[in-house]
Order: sequence, then structure tokens, then C-alpha cells
Amino acid sequence: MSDLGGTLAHRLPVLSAAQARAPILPLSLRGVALQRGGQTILDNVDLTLGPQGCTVIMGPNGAGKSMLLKLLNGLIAPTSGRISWAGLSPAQAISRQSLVFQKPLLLRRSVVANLDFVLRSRGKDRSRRDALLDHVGLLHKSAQPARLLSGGEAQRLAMARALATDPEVLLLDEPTASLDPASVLAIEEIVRQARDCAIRVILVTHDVGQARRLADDVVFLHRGRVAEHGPSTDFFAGAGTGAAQAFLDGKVVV
Ligand SMILES: Nc1ncnc2c1ncn2[C@@H]1O[C@H](COP(=O)(O)OP(=O)(O)OP(=O)(O)O)[C@@H](O)[C@H]1O
Repeated sequence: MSDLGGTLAHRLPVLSAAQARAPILPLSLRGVALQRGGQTILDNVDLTLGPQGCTVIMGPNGAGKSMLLKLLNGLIAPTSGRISWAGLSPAQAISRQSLVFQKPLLLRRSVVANLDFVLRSRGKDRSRRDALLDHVGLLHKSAQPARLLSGGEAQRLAMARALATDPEVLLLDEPTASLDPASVLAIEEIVRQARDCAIRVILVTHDVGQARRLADDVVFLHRGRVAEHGPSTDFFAGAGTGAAQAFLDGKVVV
């Protein structure tokens, strides 16, 4: 990851979230519910996320974290309730956000072709592609088939692709699960720099250490409900609910 060692000042120009458009934050969810196959997956979710920072969503398996991200991204619609990106629906806001999954879905082409595809399909200037690859430490692998990348490299390419769209919001669904510690830190640095460039980050993770390192605020989901939401300093100083504290203590929470 030597290429990620440059100064932030050097890297800022490749990230340009701030644009002359009406903001799409704050994000507001009111009474959002999601049902599938007779099962309630999300239940009466009320949430307001402010314009800046990194929100970390945590909670046990099956709590509804991934489904919540898909709702925010407009991939699925709530059964009831309302989601508003500063007055815009998720469908209206979709082109202004990027969603990165745990397992990157890369084209069976070269590293640079993966980036070119996104830039072209979004009508973006291709002159930034090398800077983006450099930003994630993959410039030296430009010509390599993307399928030959390691897991960590593939996820860094997925991050570059996401950033290539000039998102105002990055939705990240366990982007470092199953990566080695060095790759985790590399992705975290990319996330941190994005946040520092005013890209709003909403990150799902099971990694408590990562949440401590990155979160400005924490949402704890439990059984489809928001059990807690508050500043990360408060959350980590002592979670307010037994389920969240047990989760932080590494106990099994269902
Ligand atoms: N298409 C679907 N039909 C029915 N149930 C579904 C569907 N998709 C997801 N679910 C269920 O919704 C619940 C929440 O799923 P989700 O993937 O959001 O959980 P999660 O909190 O992200 O869990 P994990 O930490 O394991 O990834 C789970 O019980 C899951 O089985």
C-alpha cells in the first residue's frame, strides 16, 4: 500500500463531492418498515443523519443493516414510511451516491477498464482515472486483469469506482469483512479521506475496532429497530441498551 502514503493535500483533487447543487442531506427516515415473505425486517425506523461525517451502522446478524442500506440507495422500497434525502426520494438521489458491497462485483476486464466503464457510463471526465487509481494505490496494476487482484486490491478498486462517480454519499456494506489487517487499514484510510473531503459516509460493519476508528455517530440496529443512535464517543463510553453493550462485549446477541 505504498501508494496510499502520500499527503492528503496531494490527494484532495481526485475527490470532489462538493458540487453546485442543492444538498441531499440531511437524510430522514420516518416510520420506515420493510416486510418480506411475511417477516418484518425493519420496523418503524426513525432516523435523522446530518450533513457531515461517518455514520457507522452496527448490529447482530440479521438485524437489517444491509436491507437498510438498500432502502437508502433505492434498490428496494419500504413497505411503509418515508425516506427523504433533503426532500428527494432514494430514486431521485441514487445518482448522487455510491454503494460498495462486501464482495466487489468487478468486470472481467483490466483494472483501468473497470474504472473507464464507470466514468464513461456516468459521463465523467476520464482524465482523472490515473489519479483515482493512484489514490487507492493501484496505478501500477492498471493493465492487470481485475480478476487477478487480491481481495484487498479488488476492494480498493471498488472504492475507486465508487469515488469516480463523484458521490455525495458513500454507502459501504461491510467493505472490509474477510480482508487482512493491512487491507482493512488501507480501506479505512480511503474512507477517512472521503469523509474529510465532505463525502457523507454511511458504513455497515461488525468490526468494533473499525467503528471506534471511523465513526462520528453510531446506529445500533437490533431486530429491525433502531435500538440506539448517538455520537460514537457516547456509544463507546457505555451503550445505553443491554443488547448493544453485549455486542460491544463480544457476546452473542440475537
Ligand atoms: N429477499 C428476502 N426475503 C425474505 N427475507 C429476507 C430477504 N432478504 C433478507 N431477508 C432477511 O432480512 C433480515 C435482515 O437481513 P440483512 O441482510 O439486512 O441483515 P444484516 O443485519 O445485514 O445481517 P448480516 O450482519 O448477517 O449481514 C434477515 O433475517 C434476512 O434473512
